[in-house]
Amino acid sequence: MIEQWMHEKLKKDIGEVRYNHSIGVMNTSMELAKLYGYPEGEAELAGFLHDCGKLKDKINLLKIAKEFDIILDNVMKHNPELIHGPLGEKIAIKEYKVTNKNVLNAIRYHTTGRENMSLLEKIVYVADIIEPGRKFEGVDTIRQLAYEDIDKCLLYALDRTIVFVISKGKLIHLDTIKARNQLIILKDLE
Ligand SMILES: Nc1ncnc2c1ncn2[C@@H]1O[C@H](COP(=O)(O)OP(=O)(O)O)[C@@H](O)[C@H]1O
Repeated sequence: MIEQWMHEKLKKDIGEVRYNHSIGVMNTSMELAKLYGYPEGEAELAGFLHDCGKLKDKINLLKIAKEFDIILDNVMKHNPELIHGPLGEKIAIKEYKVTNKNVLNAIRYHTTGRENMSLLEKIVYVADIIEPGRKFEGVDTIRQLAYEDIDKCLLYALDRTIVFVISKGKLIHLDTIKARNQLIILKDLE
């Protein structure tokens, strides 16, 4: 169970809409954890806090990243929206007193993914996309896949993200490419 003060703080920090999305991600993460045999408590906390770095008050993300000693790569410098992952990890440690490394990594990598993702990282990445509040063309296909095969779902979701980011003319984070390549190589080895 997430403590009440955390609910209040998160709602205040990221706003009601994102907070409601976070509750959706928390519930979906717990469902997926149950299905795939992962500790539900970790999934609950990681899902709940995944966007804790998406601060509502428009702040200078580059400046705040510096204050939190986050080393930014070139893609993050060009697309500061991506900073909320690593920033979320730092805020989870400092302000929500999270120490569990699995939870912290799931928060950190929930937008980009990465090579060698843990089961919890996969769960939160996928839950972020399929939680009940998400309504976009094709979401039902991804939802169904999530409950059948998490790796297939992750690959599908990574592909979709890459296509989306390309359509916006933005840089793609290298961790996303690496995550996708690894899943395809593993699939070919099967
Ligand atoms: N792998 C990626 N590489 C580069 N940019 C990305 C990547 N994934 C997402 N983004 C960018 O970051 C933005 C925020 O992503 P995200 O937090 O997942 O979106 P949402 O607000 O829907 O939860 C996206 O709109 C996109 O512009």
